Amino acid sequence: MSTLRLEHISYRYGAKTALDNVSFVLEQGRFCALLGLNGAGKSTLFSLLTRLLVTREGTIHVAGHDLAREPRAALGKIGVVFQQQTLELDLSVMQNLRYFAALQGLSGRNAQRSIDAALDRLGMRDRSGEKARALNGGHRRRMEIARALIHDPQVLLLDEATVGLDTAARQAITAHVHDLADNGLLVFWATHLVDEIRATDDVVVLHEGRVLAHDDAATLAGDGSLLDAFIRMTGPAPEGVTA
Ligand SMILES: Nc1ncnc2c1ncn2[C@@H]1O[C@H](COP(=O)(O)OP(=O)(O)OP(=O)(O)O)[C@@H](O)[C@H]1O
Repeated sequence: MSTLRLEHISYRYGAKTALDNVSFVLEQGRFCALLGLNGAGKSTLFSLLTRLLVTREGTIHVAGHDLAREPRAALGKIGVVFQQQTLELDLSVMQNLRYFAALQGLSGRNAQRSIDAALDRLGMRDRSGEKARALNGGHRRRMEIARALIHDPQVLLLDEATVGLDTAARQAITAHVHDLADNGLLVFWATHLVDEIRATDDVVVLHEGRVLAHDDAATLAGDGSLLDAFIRMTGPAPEGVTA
């Protein structure tokens, strides 16, 4: 069964069309990159998936639930890591996670089990007593990913999750998230950085609100690199886009 199905999604900010008839289907256990330059429509798409924005044009199904008709059921299947950091810096890792678990309606032993499992998946259990403020950028991000997994979602959305991290932290986060996909999660990863994508990953290329391509990275790259293929589709690479 498809985990995420978008059919004919369009969205406008006044006269500006941000998404134009976007359709694709993603399956569980996959790492899918939403690859697009600044302004491609990635954040708008994530806002629609999390119902921060609503559109009447098109439908979104999450694990079989129609997001417009069954929002609670559909959103319950999604974990989100936003571009901007959203931690309580003066709380410990564990306090942050317990607070979020409570917001999700989890408490007591169930909550603790879910929190411990999420921390283990991100290799963060031994840091759980530390204040979020004491963690470096990469560990804060890992903690946000652990938090997004507490309610056991089927889809993990990450919007430019490595922005501001150094190379080592970027590689560590990218590897962790690929592991999560290998273990059965659908990871949907918005990025403009081609080097975060592996040959076997799915790639949806979004440009000026339209899907230009959807295939695995190796097929899109063909005989060349994914960056070359991306540039051919979207025009010259701006600063910061690397192979
Ligand atoms: N509130 C808004 N009002 C008007 N236009 C907007 C608004 N938000 C986004 N846009 C426009 O919609 C288009 C898509 O923007 P969006 O932020 O979704 O792209 P993005 O791929 O996430 O880019 P970035 O990485 O820069 O956030 C852009 O042309 C942007 O200028």
